[in-house]
Amino acid sequence: MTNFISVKNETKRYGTGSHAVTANKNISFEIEPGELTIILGASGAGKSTLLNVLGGMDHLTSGSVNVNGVELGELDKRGLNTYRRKQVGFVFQFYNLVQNLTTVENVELAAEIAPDAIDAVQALTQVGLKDRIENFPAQLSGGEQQRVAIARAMAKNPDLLLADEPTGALDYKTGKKILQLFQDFVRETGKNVIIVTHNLMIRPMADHVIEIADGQVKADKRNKKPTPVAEIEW
Ligand SMILES: Nc1ncnc2c1ncn2[C@@H]1O[C@H](COP(=O)(O)OP(=O)(O)OP(=O)(O)O)[C@@H](O)[C@H]1O
Repeated sequence: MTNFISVKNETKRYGTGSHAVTANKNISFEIEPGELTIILGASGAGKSTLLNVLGGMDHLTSGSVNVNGVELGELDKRGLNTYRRKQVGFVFQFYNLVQNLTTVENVELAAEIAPDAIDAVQALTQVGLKDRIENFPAQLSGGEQQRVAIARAMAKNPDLLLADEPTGALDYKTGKKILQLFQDFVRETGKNVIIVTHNLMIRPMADHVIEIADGQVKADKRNKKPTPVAEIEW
């Protein structure tokens, strides 16, 4: 099978000289189409850096990162913008919704910049928020706001959905529902989701688990039989 993502000796350094920090060092792995991947690691391990490089939010320093045929290291700022716009959806720990736009407007705003976007109301229906489309973010619970953020990412109909600690601000039960949405998305669309987390306990839900320590890949394993989120306890 052709790999959807191929990372070879990816290195990301911030700053120069004695102040330089090497956040990713010679990272290599491959991700197949339709995989739900979890990137695990302690605080400061370099997970967010890796996610930002994969999502085209940051330039790699050296090595190669190929996503669905696009060689990210060869793109300039403008090329990365286009890549991000067309191919990537993001979900962050603190939702990052626009406070003075309604739920449906938040989703429409993201969908507008994507060429194959799906309808905003349809995306919100998929995450169980059809009744809340005219509400503002401040009128929703944390879990509901994260659902809006997921609908916003899904509405772009991206090849790659990236989530950085998506359950970090949520209680256990709500977090589980959010993770279920990602697992459903992968199963239903055959697209790729990458979740960055330090929560080791959610490892069984993934098709693919990559552990990062001190900026390097420490382990790279696939689960033959991923566990449905509903059956995972932590
Ligand atoms: N923009 C930046 N400028 C300088 N150093 C940075 C920058 N971003 C990250 N770093 C450094 O790179 C290293 C890896 O950070 P990163 O945020 O990728 O780790 P992480 O595994 O996501 O951690 P956490 O779980 O705490 O978010 C850290 O030492 C961090 O201080």
